[in-house]
Amino acid sequence: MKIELIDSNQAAAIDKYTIDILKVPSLLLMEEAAKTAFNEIIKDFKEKDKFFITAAAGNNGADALAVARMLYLAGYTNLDILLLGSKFTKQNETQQEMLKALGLTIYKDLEEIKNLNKDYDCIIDGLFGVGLKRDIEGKYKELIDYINSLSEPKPYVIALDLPSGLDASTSKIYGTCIKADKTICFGYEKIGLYCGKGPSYAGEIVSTPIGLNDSQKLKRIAGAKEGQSPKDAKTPAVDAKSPKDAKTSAVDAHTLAINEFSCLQTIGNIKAVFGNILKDRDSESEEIRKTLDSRVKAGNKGSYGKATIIAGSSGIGGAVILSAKTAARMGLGMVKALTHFSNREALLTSLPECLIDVYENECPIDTLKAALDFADIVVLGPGLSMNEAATKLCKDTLELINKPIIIDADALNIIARDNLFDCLRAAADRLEGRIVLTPHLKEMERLTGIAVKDIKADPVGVAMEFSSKYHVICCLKDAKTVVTDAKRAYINQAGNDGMATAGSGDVLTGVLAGIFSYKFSDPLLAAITGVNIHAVAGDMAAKNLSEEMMLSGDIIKYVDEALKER
Ligand SMILES: NC(=O)C1=CN([C@@H]2O[C@H](COP(=O)(O)OP(=O)(O)OC[C@H]3O[C@@H](n4cnc5c(N)ncnc54)[C@H](OP(=O)(O)O)[C@@H]3O)[C@@H](O)[C@H]2O)[C@@H](O)CC1
Ligand SMILES: Nc1ncnc2c1ncn2[C@@H]1O[C@H](COP(=O)(O)OP(=O)(O)O)[C@@H](O)[C@H]1O
Ligand SMILES: [K+]
Repeated sequence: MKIELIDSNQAAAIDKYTIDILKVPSLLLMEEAAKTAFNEIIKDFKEKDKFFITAAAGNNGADALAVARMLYLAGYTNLDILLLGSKFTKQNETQQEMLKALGLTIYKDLEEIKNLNKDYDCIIDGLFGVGLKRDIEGKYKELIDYINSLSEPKPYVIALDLPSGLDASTSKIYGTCIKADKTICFGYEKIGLYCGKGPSYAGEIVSTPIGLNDSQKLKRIAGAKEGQSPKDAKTPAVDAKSPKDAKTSAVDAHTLAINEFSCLQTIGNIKAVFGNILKDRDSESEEIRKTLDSRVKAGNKGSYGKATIIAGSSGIGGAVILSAKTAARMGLGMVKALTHFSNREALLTSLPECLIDVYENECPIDTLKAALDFADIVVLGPGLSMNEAATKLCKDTLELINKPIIIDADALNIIARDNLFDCLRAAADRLEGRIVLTPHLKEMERLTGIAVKDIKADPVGVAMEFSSKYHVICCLKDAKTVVTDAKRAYINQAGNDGMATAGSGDVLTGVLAGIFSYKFSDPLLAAITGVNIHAVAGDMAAKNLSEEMMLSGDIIKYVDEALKER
């Protein structure tokens, strides 16, 4: 399954569009959001359960107050409400008035809640949603840290829209963040929930449709159809009291429609990918299946693609074996390894089917040229080391390469250390997008100069910027790997901790080599398919062997099964 993700600007623009153009009153939208949250909450709790509801001054807080009212009216009367802040939104003030009219107390100080000395069954987090833009300090931080510290009995924590402290667009943590057991997300789901540290704060994510959360419908209503220019966006009808007002309102509405247009155009460009992408029923997965199914039946070993794996060094022998073995298991007709001579024996023993070219001190250019000519797809980097021979091999390959290439590990480190970015960019331009870089976070730090913690705070943004700068497909590897060609991004959700074991990345290069041997018209789809299949195979290995026991080599045993699940 794939879901479309949005950032905080898009969330605000969609709300604005719904309220200003489609004339849905804000309170009505909020009532809808609160009602869906309420319905989700009462599934797990009884009327006698004790609730602690937190709210701040914005509309996320207003949502929480509305949920409090609904719970109270439904008989969940054992609830305490804490409202922090002073510059309340109009909707927030209206929600407060409704609660006061019901005779409910609204506490303003955490100490008052502590003095009640209750063990809460459920805490509702309505402090901040998509409006959070700066570090959380003072009483807000104190409250969040207090909630996170509660244990024995630990209350169940439900965040409304986002766990407070998490940035909707990037997954940055603003100093502190609610550790939720469940997040009830309104309308479109937000990018930050699915990458970086987001998943570990969000807990289970439940999406509740409110207003317009179908991008096709939204684009249709906004007149923003695919391929249309913003100028063509339909100007919605506007109310006007005088001809002058009419003109101003029409201009405002049209400007708004155009602004929203650019926002709506980008919806769906960032997607979270769950489970096995091959099983989805959408047009992208149809295309992936069609491409994989196009493998001819009566071919010979030349028909099924040839890969050259440039990997391994005198000290590191396993990487080339793992990459080559995986490529062979992915159905490639022939796999050749170009490696240091010390790896020859081991490689032949574990993969007798492999063709092998070796070098001793330095790889002669003719040997490299022949290995590149042989291949339809090339892998460069696993276990290559960063010595002189590896550096020359890396530079020469970047200069010569004229077919799809997967660049990983030490090749990335050499590019970063020796500033080979011009060479990379030139290769990328020659290959028209069929160049894939697979850095993990540390390698990305070396490539970009951005510290790992900052990459982790915005993995999609960092990967997209890198991809745009060098015209490459970037697979930024982490627990939730981001795959992007700068215009679109996928965040892979499959995979498990058992894959955090030496060699898993080498296996990924072999999977990608296998996938790129098929004739994908869209290289980004090929890359996300490879990343996803690798993770699904990892999940199968973990299921059969346990996360602790599995080795990266075990993932190889399941790539074929993962591929066949379609
Ligand atoms: N529009 C609608 O009708 C609908 C909106 N919906 C809901 O609204 C949410 C968005 O609401 P929002 O835009 O009001 O922003 P929100 O997340 O409440 O945060 C802003 C508030 O927090 C404050 N604040 C921020 N940072 C802070 C900090 N570090 N430390 C302290 N304070 C800080 C900030 O204060 P200020 O910066 O103004 O001083 C302001 O008061 C959205 O996630 C969804 O839940 C749904 O009900 C659907 C209908
Ligand atoms: N916790 C995790 N959940 C899902 N996938 C993971 C997790 N940890 C690692 N992986 C995956 O395992 C692979 C590790 O690659 P890498 O760090 O290059 O390992 P190595 O260099 O040892 O081969 C990546 O594809 C990454 O996405
Ligand atoms: K929240």
